Amino acid sequence: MTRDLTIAEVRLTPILVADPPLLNTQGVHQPYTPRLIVEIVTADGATGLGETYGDTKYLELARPLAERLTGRSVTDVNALFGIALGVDESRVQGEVDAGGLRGVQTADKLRLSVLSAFEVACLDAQGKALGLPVHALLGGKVRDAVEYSAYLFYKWDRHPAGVPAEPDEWGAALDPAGVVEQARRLRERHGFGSFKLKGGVFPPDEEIAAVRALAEAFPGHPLRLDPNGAWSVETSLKVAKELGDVLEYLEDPTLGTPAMAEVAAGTDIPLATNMCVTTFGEIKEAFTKNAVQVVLSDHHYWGGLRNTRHLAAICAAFGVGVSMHSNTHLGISLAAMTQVAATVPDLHHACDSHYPWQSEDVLTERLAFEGGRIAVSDAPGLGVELDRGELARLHRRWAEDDGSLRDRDDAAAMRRAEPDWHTPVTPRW
Ligand SMILES: O=C([O-])[C@@H](O)[C@@H](O)[C@H](O)[C@@H](O)C(=O)[O-]
Ligand SMILES: [Mg+2]
Repeated sequence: MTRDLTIAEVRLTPILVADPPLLNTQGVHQPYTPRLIVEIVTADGATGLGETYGDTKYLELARPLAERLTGRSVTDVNALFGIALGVDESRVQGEVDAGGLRGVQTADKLRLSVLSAFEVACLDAQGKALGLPVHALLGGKVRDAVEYSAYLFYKWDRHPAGVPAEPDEWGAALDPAGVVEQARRLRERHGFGSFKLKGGVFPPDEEIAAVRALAEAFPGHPLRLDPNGAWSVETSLKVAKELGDVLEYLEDPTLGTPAMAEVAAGTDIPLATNMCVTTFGEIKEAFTKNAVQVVLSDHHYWGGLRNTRHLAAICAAFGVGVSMHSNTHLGISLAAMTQVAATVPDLHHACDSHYPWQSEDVLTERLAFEGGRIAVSDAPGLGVELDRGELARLHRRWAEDDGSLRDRDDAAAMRRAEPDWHTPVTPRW
């Protein structure tokens, strides 16, 4: 039967998702974080799902793109790059994400982050219409399961007093013992074999002690530390020296390609990044200066699953490793990450995922880690189904918000506990 793959309708649903009080160098996660769910419906009823950042700037770009897509085919994925509008560059010039630590904001990165959700939704709809998994549309899987690492965070046991929030079951983790306990529970529950600690929160010596404690508790397991560029070159080199025997890689110890290159020249520990190489334009300088040894792709801001494969091919040509970055996300994005990761031959590091921290989802069935891995679905499309009741509930939360949570801002969230808090100037240490 010939299918009519014309896009008849595009639905955009902004939602607010519960998030625990996870700490990073900018502040703390808000109790609820914005995400955008994209649904594309074809003329004969195939539906495709996509997910991306849900802050106002993203919504403003998503709405006109949704209108422009209607009437085109879901196979017309290349055209997305031509029809997606951008924001005025002056609105984002030099700005740093207030909650995201994804490198410098640019108009193009915003545009690609929005477009990626539509690309994923088109691929999901195509897959459903053709009876093929998304990985088959990308050339086929080269593995049956994708490995993820445990993403450890320093955290409070609850959000600040007076801030409405969902309770969380994880308790506080503010010292080496707390970090090890959190790692143990994540491993018990999901089987993770490698551990990444989000750093840049406490002075480096405390974070070195936490990584040492992890190395002792989990001998031989790959460990990573990521202070999101909070350290100077000198501090980065000191930490690299102290942890040289236990780290798989050090992630974004310092900000900017020139500083990363200086650190890379002074240590044998590979440097990974999701901050200094976040666009195709940043690759040349970073690779020719040997500033990074592993690029952590994020299909949202790289512009989708096919661009992630282009990035992986460039990395392979330069002998640079590739793996995956994660920010707060739900199951649609995890399914998309897993589908594309399944097709990348040179994926030698476990990917990051915030998913274990999300107690809410918009899927009828949560994705499950087994032995730290997500099985690659062979069902049509992404292999996930939308829970309309949950989508409506999380959208109601967004609609009823007075606007204060609709744009993620970790420094503002921190001010609820420490009124004088400002995003620290970098290098912080
Ligand atoms: O959500 C966080 O606190 C993370 O720090 C996130 O914002 C980063 O983008 C990310 O996880 C990273 O690896 O840098
Ligand atoms: Mg990072």
